[in-house]
Amino acid sequence: MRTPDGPEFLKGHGTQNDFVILPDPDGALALTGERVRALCDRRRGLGADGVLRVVRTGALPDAPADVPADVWFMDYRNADGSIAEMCGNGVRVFARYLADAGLAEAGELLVGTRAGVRPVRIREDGQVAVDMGAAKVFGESTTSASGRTFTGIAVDVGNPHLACVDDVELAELDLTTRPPHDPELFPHGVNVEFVRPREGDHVQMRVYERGVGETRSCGTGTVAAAVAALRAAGADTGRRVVHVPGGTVEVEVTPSTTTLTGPAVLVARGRLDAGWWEHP
Ligand SMILES: N[C@@H](CCC[C@H](N)C(=O)O)C(=O)O
Repeated sequence: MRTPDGPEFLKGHGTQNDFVILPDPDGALALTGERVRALCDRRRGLGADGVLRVVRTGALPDAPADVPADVWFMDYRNADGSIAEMCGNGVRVFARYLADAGLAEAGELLVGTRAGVRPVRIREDGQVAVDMGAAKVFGESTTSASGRTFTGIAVDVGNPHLACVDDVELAELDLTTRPPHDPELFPHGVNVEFVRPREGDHVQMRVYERGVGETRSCGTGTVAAAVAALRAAGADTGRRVVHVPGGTVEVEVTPSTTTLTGPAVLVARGRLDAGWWEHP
């Protein structure tokens, strides 16, 4: 017997990097890998690149010690069920949900993540700006796609990235399979960005995400891409407008931090079927 009174959900996206949002203030949901994979499956579930569970930090037994208990925590999962430290598009969508649900004042708010607390500002024009913290460059490495080798820099944006700046025609890259990486430099896997400089401060990017595959955008990836593009132009700081298949975001890099600004959209809300949730 199927009943529609399972957990509440919402669907949202940031530059078409899409998420299932699960409001779970008291941490009561058993969010297993199997349930995440089923939710994200585009045929047997709702379909998404990842899941954002909305939980009070104090209700999460393994919450990072540096996130205050009363801050809303973005418990992020990739579509394959794995946990990731941070999600730049997700954190904007998460903030949009908090404001929309009346759980936080629109304007300035804080979001807890496994990479630490992220200050977020919901602007009057609807764009959402996130202080993503300092992006740390920790090496250089190579990958390959479509039979070509690419060199890039390793960037820690809370989660790991390999950002490769190259003049390649991005539309011609085959990203249906995972680009290889150096497991010594990236022991927990990596998100790989292919970045092509365009006119002025514009760059174009495609990404293969750890735990997902190619997505239409990756917020942390755009920060890594901006850092790599600035370096390729001989600068450590500055601004880059990053065009991804799903839209456009803006990244500002200063000596002490990085800011990611872009859209955040809530698309739908409803309830999961209780029987499906039990046996997805
Ligand atoms: N799409 C996200 C990044 C999600 C996590 C990533 N796949 C990882 O495993 O590190 C973003 O917008 O940053």
